[in-house]
Amino acid sequence: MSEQNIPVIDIKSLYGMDRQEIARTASLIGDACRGIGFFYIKGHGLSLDDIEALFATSRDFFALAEDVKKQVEISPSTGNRGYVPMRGEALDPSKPADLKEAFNIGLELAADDPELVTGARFRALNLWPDQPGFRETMLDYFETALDIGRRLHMAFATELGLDADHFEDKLDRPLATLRLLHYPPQRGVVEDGQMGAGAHTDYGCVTLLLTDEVGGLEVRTRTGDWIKAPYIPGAFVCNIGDCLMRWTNDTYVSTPHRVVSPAGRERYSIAFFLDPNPDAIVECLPTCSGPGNPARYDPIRGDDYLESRLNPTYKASGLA
Ligand SMILES: O=C(O)CCC(=O)C(=O)O
Ligand SMILES: [Fe+2]
Repeated sequence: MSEQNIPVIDIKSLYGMDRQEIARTASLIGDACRGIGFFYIKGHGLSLDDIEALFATSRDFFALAEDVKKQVEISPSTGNRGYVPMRGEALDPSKPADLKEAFNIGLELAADDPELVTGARFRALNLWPDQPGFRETMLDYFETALDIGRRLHMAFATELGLDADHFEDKLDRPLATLRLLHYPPQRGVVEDGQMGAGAHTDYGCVTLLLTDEVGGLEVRTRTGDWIKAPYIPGAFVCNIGDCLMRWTNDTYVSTPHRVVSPAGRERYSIAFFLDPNPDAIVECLPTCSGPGNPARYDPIRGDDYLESRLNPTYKASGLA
């Protein structure tokens, strides 16, 4: 398969029991993960109507007055949850801040959750704006996206020669983030090098992304060319993040990507970043090393890894 193309993979076999079909899908996914690090998925069960309802919820949220959104603003104590105002982060810290605003939720926790009570890192209550139906829509989608992410990990494990359920107990209380993104139309002076989202790799294991029809996502191939990742109605764009690249001893590739700010057009996207459980040990998988291919990285806990990656992103703003 050419590394220059982002394949479209139907994952419906991952919802069934046919081992041969599952292995076939897993192999297509594995090829993409070892090659360009990006793939589209369809056959995931989320309908176009479901997706449109999500985007409607997102548009309504970002249309709220700035002071209303700031009532749920992210801060160092909100566990990477809440509203990130315009220019609140720079995904490429060497460039001017990103022209976007965002809203994050994480795993929904009960007020008496032991990790919450003991102040574990990245554990906090989700913040909810005063918007009818918002909480239900977001939590519902969080569950759906997590389910898809776990099925993808079943495919990864199968393709890597591990037990299909290898990642299951490492993803049952994950450091996952569901993030609504809004890129406003560019107006006035845009600083040199400023993007909707600067070039970066994602930090977690896998990212599931829904975009609108505006376009703007670009992916850097191994040969250094930037190619467009076009909008495909109803499909997710998925990509491997740095944590899974490390876990697989660089067998799977986390590929740089960016969002070019749309000229004169508003853009919305919805990302689900799946990071492992905080106490999952990310260490070279047993099938990913061998003679001549030793483990390249020290073992690290999931939460330590995420922390090491999130800090520089927000540094400029002091938001989290
Ligand atoms: O908005 C997009 O299309 C992609 C955003 C992205 O890559 C990210 O937030 O990590
Ligand atoms: Fe990204």
